[in-house]
Amino acid sequence: MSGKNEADILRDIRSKVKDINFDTLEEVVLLAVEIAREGREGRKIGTLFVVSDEEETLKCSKPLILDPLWCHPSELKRIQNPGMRETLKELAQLDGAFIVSDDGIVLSGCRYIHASIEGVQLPLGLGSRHMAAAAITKHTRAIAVVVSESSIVRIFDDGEIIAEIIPELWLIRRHGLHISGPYSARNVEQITVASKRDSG
Ligand SMILES: Nc1ncnc2c1ncn2[C@@H]1O[C@H](COP(=O)(O)OP(=O)(O)OP(=O)(O)O)[C@@H](O)[C@H]1O
Repeated sequence: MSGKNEADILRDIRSKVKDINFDTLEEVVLLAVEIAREGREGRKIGTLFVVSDEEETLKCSKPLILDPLWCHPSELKRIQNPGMRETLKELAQLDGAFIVSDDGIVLSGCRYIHASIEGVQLPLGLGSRHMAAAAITKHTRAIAVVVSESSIVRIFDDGEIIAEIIPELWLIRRHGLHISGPYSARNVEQITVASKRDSG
């Protein structure tokens, strides 16, 4: 997955998901990648977005604190809205999940997912955030997007991981580089270095 470019990855995800507004899912994935890459105030952060089938996902979750998104006008809570994106980056530091409607309104934040884990088979080593993502997608028609504190974005459908994104590589391609001509990218520790290839 990491060897592909952004358009390939999005096309790949699109081919695997059904019955979802893909524009909304795409916005959530782009935001998740930004959060994974940027963190907040120098710290890595993780979070969880549950997208679509909002009636069921609200039933399978409950607020951990007074909901910070409650009562604000829907127009302000559109996932594409720059003010909303910044708000979500800030709120992502808190525990719990965001519920996003199929048409792209972030309905609720800081929610604990209590969907059953029955029938969920995850690779060992992933923690409770990933388990919650797998469980809610197993028992509803939603898609979940996890930002792991280890900076990887994982997308879940029907209880399984359907895509993994390593933001470092994605963002290099997304923002483009200013080097002209062919370049090579090399990973050293956590830094990706892109350098111009010799013409010869
Ligand atoms: N059932 C749940 N519903 C919503 N959020 C949850 C749930 N369980 C855990 N979380 C969130 O996930 C956070 C991290 O938990 P944990 O470290 O076990 O998950 P993880 O899958 O290992 O994620 P990461 O890779 O980010 O560490 C918790 O602090 C909490 O905010």
